[in-house]
Amino acid sequence: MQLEVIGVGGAGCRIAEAIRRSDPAEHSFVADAFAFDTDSASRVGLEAIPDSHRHRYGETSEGGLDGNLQRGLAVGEEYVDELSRRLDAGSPSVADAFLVAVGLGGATGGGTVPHLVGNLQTLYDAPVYVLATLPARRELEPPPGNDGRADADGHVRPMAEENAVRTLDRLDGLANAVICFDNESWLKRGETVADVRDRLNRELAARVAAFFSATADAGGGADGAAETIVDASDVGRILGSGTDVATIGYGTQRVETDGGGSRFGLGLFSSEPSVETSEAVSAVETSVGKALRGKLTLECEPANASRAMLVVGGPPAWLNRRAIADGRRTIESATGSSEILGGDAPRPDGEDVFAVVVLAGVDPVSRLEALRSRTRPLDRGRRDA
Ligand SMILES: Nc1nc2c(ncn2[C@@H]2O[C@H](COP(=O)(O)OP(=O)(O)OP(=O)(O)O)[C@@H](O)[C@H]2O)c(=O)[nH]1
Repeated sequence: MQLEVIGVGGAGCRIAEAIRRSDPAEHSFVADAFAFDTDSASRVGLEAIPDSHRHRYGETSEGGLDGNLQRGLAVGEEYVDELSRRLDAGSPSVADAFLVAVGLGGATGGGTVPHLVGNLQTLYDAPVYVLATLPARRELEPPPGNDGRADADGHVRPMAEENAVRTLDRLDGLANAVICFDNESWLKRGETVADVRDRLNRELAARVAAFFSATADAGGGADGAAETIVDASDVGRILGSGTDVATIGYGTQRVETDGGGSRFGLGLFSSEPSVETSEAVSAVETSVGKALRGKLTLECEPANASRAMLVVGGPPAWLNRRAIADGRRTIESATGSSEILGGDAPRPDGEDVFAVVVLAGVDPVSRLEALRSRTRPLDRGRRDA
């Protein structure tokens, strides 16, 4: 599956860059990556995205839109056709899907992405998935000495939660699905998003890449090719088309390989034993367990997911068929859903067994409910005033 990855706003551009960097050469899923921003500063440091695919728009001041979503929506509406035309530098008409990355909470991404997603849905047949970060609570509170206004380096964004909810509401019915990454739960004590954003983006990109690169595999089971590949239509079935929320879990387990990536092993694909079956089973079980019960990109109850996908990858000799089938049953019983798809991703040169779990159609999500309940009273207050 080949994606057009489009980053909008500061977070979106940096995440698109991180995804481009994580795109593996041999299982590349990024057809093109674009960076669109009103702020020229945030495009500094984008190296994996070529100049032809970066675009500053909106004739705003250097600092972007400073969290003013009303302005962001007006700018987005004005420039959406121009941005859509910019995509012609890539290959949007043959893409299997669009992945639009955005930091919910800002004005540039939040203002432009709903317009852009709507436009892409009109112009192309491929599904449009949004990859969205949720703002951390600590962004709302100014440190002592700050007067509470958004500051240029992105440490303080008083409107972040309200903007996030408004943007999610606008995306409803436009995006096929929204894959969420919750900045709050990925920060450690004392850290700010602005300080550790590169680490957050690498974590997110690693998950996105592990999942979508499995969809770029060749199938057939021979010569290290996947036995069960997941393709664009499988992804479409699981992520859905009703703007459902999705979250990604990822687990890895380091394994010993023979240097040649266990090409000679007794896995799905070959007959020469070099890996103990029990060890292979345990590595798959462990990575599936970590993916399901470790930190998700957005924390949720697996039982609230209506669909899921499991991809298990790694050196072929370690991909034990029975353990992978058991992993699928584990996901089935955790979600209570029978709509589970699975696939494998052999990586002859890999040193880890990995599992990616995508939980989709998740509802309710307590984090989103809390975000909405904190912002609704603000809305009511404003209407009453
Ligand atoms: N994970 C992650 N989140 C980020 C990053 N940068 C910002 N964010 C989050 O995204 C939200 C929006 O920030 P930006 O993307 O910089 O905002 P913008 O869309 O450019 O909008 P304006 O700056 O208001 O013009 C913030 O409130 C943060 O929660 C990043 O690099 N990684």
